[in-house]
Amino acid sequence: MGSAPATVGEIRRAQRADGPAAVLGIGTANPPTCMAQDDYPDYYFRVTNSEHLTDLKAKLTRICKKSGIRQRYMHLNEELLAAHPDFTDRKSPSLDARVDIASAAVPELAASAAAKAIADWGRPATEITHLIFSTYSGARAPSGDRRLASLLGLSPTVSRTMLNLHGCYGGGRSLQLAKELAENNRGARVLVACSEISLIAFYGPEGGCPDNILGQALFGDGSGAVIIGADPVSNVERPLFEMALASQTTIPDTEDDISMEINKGGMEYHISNKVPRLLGCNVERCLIDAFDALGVRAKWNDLFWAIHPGGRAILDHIEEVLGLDDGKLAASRHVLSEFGNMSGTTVIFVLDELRRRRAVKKEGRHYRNGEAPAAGSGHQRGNAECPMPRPRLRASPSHAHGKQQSAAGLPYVPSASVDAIGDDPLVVVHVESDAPPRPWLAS
Ligand SMILES: CC(=O)CC(=O)SCCNC(=O)CCNC(=O)[C@H](O)C(C)(C)COP(=O)(O)OP(=O)(O)OC[C@H]1O[C@@H](n2cnc3c(N)ncnc32)[C@H](O)[C@@H]1OP(=O)(O)O
Repeated sequence: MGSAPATVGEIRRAQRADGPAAVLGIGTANPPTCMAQDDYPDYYFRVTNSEHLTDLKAKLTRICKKSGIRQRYMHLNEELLAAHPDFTDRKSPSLDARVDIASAAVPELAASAAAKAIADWGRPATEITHLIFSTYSGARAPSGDRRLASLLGLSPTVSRTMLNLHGCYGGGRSLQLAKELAENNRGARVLVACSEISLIAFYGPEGGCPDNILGQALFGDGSGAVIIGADPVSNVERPLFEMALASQTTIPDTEDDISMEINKGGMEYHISNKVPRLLGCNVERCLIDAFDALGVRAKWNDLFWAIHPGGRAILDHIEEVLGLDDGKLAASRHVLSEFGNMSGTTVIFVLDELRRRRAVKKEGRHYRNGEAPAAGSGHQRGNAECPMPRPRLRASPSHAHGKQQSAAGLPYVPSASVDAIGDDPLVVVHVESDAPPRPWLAS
């Protein structure tokens, strides 16, 4: 006595979720050492014994002043540097030592953020089915995802995916991948963890190498984690952001504009000064394509925004070309100011900041100059407890159905990948094309 064999269609339906993926929990963490941006040029030239390079120091000072950054957190402190003086020399073969440190520190920082995301989600870590881990410091296997799974006590059956050297687009790409996993595997609960410590790319200043000076002014260390799943269990899980669409767009002929390379001395990167303009020139087209795919006509100022704050000038260009009102990018600017550019991790901090701002607004408190009241901030430094109350927000599906748009945002990614994240419904779009239907603006 058996039931009639299921059709392929029935099997397929049973395997997949009914509803859209949603962010069900968020956590962030930073290393304990905090560096004020105003003090950084003095600190950096002192610890690298480079005080004599006065022109470069003046340049770093100019960039720091214009960076929109107030402070950053760093794993590499003076004590660690004293134990590894060769880290200041780009030519010294220090990769092994850097990878040794990063292999332990990167997953540990991720575990701090993930533990908070799991607590925020409200279910046990053993119920996580998939893990996506993104870092630019992973130059070894077994890699950080395995160590993180072990630190958190995840199930041995958890499906692990490692994104290496994705840099800033690791955040958006991880969210997109998590959406696809969650919607295609009924009951899946995906832990996304992005974790970066800039130690792998720390060097002393060098004439003729302006990229290094820029990186020294921009990058900070941190980890962000989210839990993604569809069909939330009522009274246990709550959707913070629903994900309606995810896409990625690559601007052709930009291969040389942002690059990273591991060599015997660590990681070297190049960031072209064209980046802010490239993103500004192409952002509107990416947005229109993303919203067309949803059949939605959006007014940019009707949306909310979660852009990866790669640099102050990037936010300025996007704000200008889209004609965004003051304050629309406040969450991104706040995260840039308080943490710097933490690569793929940063957009998770922006989502957390948006949530915090909504909670503050809901409580009727006011913002001063676009800033939320003092951050007891929901994020963790080291193992400190998070003092923030958990906001209780629920998504409404109006946007996904093409009615009035209440929200959307864009984590930005290097060399042109864009992910749009909506307020109530969260829109994540993923498009890749070598032959775009309309010309791209490349300069
Ligand atoms: C795409 C992604 O989002 C992925 C990433 O996160 S990768 C990192 C992306 N970030 C960036 O590309 C940085 C964006 N740039 C900025 O935010 C700003 O240009 C900045 C803060 C660096 C400078 O501010 P600004 O308003 O442009 O000031 P400006 O006076 O024009 O420039 C200051 C100095 O920065 C230098 N500079 C600007 N961009 C540079 C770059 N990419 N590389 C090296 N130096 C750079 C300028 O040459 C200038 O040097 P001098 O003072 O010696 O002339």
